[in-house]
Amino acid sequence: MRLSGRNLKCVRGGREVFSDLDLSATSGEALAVTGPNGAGKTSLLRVLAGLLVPAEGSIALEAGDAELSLAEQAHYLGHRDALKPALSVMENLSFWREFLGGETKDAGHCLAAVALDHAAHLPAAYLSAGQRRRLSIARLLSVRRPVWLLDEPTSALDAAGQAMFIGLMRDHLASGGLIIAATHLPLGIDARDLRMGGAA
Ligand SMILES: Nc1ncnc2c1ncn2[C@@H]1O[C@H](COP(=O)(O)OP(=O)(O)OP(=O)(O)O)[C@@H](O)[C@H]1O
Repeated sequence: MRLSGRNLKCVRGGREVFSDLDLSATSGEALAVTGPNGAGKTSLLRVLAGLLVPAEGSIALEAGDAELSLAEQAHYLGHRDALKPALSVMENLSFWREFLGGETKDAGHCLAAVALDHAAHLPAAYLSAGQRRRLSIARLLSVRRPVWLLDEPTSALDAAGQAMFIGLMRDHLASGGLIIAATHLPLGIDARDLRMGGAA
């Protein structure tokens, strides 16, 4: 599987954020998108996730599932956790499993993998920032999708959480997935650097 973008240009609010951007990542590979605040890292992930339309350029996923779009084969983990505060931890995960569909893994197992099984019945509103991030990560595990698009994935995670997530990213790459992650911090896994320019 190969995800590639060619000659991508992104315009937001009438202003060019980036242009002439090429990228590619294959199965088992991680790309770390780095650059200063405002360089366009989040914008690039949103373009790849199909949430923003590029002003120019093309995106292709080769050797994926021909019947599914790239968006249907990708998880987008934004820097804001998409949780419903009134629902419990388990209900939030169940919502995502139903919403995303496809091949799922046991929800209890996924919560245990992010050390949130003890909080399964707690309303998401009561979670700490790091626990919210762990629940978002459980979504990645719960529904099998080969492309992970991650925005500052380790923000709010403590040292144990970061080590846990590094292990999960390694497992995902070893099972043929690919990762594109915007980050200001080292990812903790082997990753090629995609440096974006621009000013804060
Ligand atoms: N909805 C929007 N409308 C107009 N401009 C926007 C919008 N969202 C982002 N931008 C602008 O696009 C540019 C790139 O923002 P983006 O969030 O992609 O940067 P980033 O590299 O992820 O930054 P950071 O490191 O601070 O997270 C910024 O100048 C930002 O102000």
